[in-house]
Amino acid sequence: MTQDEQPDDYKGRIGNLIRDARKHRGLTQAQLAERLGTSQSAINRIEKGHQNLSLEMLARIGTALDSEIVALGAGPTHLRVKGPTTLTGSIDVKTSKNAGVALLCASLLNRGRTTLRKVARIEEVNRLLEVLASLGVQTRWINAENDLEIIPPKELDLTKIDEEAARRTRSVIMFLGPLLHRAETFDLPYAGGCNLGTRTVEPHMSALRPFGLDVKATDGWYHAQLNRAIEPDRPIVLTERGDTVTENALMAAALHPGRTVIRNASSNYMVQDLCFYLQALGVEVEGIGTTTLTVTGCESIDVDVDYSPSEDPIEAMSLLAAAIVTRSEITIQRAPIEFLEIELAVLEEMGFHYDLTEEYLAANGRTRLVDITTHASDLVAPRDKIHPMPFPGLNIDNLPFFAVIGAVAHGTTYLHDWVYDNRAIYLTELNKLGGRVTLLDPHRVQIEGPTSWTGTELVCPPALRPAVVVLLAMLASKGTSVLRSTYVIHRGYEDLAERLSSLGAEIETFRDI
Ligand SMILES: CC(=O)N[C@H]1[C@@H](OP(=O)(O)OP(=O)(O)OC[C@H]2O[C@@H](n3ccc(=O)[nH]c3=O)[C@H](O)[C@@H]2O)O[C@H](CO)[C@@H](O)[C@@H]1O
Ligand SMILES: C=C(OP(=O)(O)O)C(=O)O
Repeated sequence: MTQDEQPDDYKGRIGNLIRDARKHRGLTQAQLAERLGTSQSAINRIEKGHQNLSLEMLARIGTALDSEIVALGAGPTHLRVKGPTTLTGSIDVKTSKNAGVALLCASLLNRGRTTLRKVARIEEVNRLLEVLASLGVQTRWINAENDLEIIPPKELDLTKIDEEAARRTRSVIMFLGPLLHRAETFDLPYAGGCNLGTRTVEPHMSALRPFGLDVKATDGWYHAQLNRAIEPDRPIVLTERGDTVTENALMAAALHPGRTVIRNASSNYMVQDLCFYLQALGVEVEGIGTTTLTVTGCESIDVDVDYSPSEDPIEAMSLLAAAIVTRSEITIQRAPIEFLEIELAVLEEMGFHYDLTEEYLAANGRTRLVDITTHASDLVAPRDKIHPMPFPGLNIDNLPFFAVIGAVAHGTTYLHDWVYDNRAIYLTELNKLGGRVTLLDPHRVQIEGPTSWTGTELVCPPALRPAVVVLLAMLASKGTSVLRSTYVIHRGYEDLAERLSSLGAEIETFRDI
């Protein structure tokens, strides 16, 4: 409670937070009431701020909604944003979350020491480090540059897996590929992560079955069983061109002596980084950047290897969106241009002005980078709907940024998020800041622009990109905004608030009490 706030206002704010958290979980008042053993009218009173709440009741509501409504000390962090802001200066794009997590999983293929350079220091990586530590893997940040050393033990202790950490990420599913070379049977907890609706695991199972892996899913666990007599005897055709499924197939193939052909493979940025790392381990990989990968695996891998994952195209897109929404001139350094070309082409059609430097190579010696300088531009809505596709399409994770960009453009923008059942809905949070976003169905969004943004207080949507989209709109909003419970942003971005502040944004991080 701030000093000049009346006690009743405070009840109203808590009521709003509870209502927002309930809606994020997709629950009706009656469903929440049932979880708490109370009546729907009591929930209605609570949400309207007409009810005194005990701390115990608040804690129970928090548990029922899987959201910390109030917390002491080490509770969730929140952001206070003062806007509108104009950003200036230069910022470096960090290495990608998705390569980071793939490489951490892939390090299990190597019995020697893996050193990964400039790894993004984000919560998703932290969770995987906890899981690795629980298996007996030694990991340590070796310097202030975020270089990370990984030394696996002779034998992994798969019975001691840190279940809580594992359940907080989806990336743990990428342990299947490397672990099938380490054990005859093992169990992994169901993968978690952002709340984006159901995400399939079947393509992973069918990609790994040719390596003798059989997985039964019961009681929240995948029970894996290996039959070493089974080996791939023909090309593995992925049923979906997914990124992590391609990575699982690659990791399984890396320790399968002989040639494995993977068709309908993703050629996306994190897959390319994984291929470059496998090559550094001595695995032969042909077809990098295409949808057919041919892998000649090794009997065993025991090398000390040093690899530098490349820069994150999704972070680069986030920074582009930050500049566009705030009408700022900034330079985004180290942007992986190959994975941003379609996004920039669409933005150019919308009237966005920018300059690019000559290309230069990332530290991995393979990925092409540029610096992008943005200019304040008057945008118009794109003529056609924006529709992501597996690479080389417009990146699936970049789609949400077009919601906030569409909101500042003149006209009507349509987005089609065919991939996730439960992501587009969070874009309607922009309406609380003055946006005019309509959910046409769970996958299609209509956005009217331009928008006159006004600051407000809201809880982070439980999905990484929509949460950042809301934060970016707050930078452009008049007055003070509060974004609560920002763990989901830290899952995928290192020090985003601090780095935006270094460009002139007024963002303060705080905790309750
Ligand atoms: C750690 C990591 O690298 N995560 C990325 C990876 O997750 P990941 O590889 O885990 O993505 P999923 O396998 O969950 O795919 C996302 C959704 O798209 C569907 N699907 C995917 C491919 C396809 O050809 N057809 C199809 O229908 C899947 O059924 C699923 O519902 O890819 C996603 C889609 O690019 C990105 O959002 C994630 O950031
Ligand atoms: C959906 C995303 O990632 P993950 O696969 O880690 O949930 C994302 O990065 O936007």
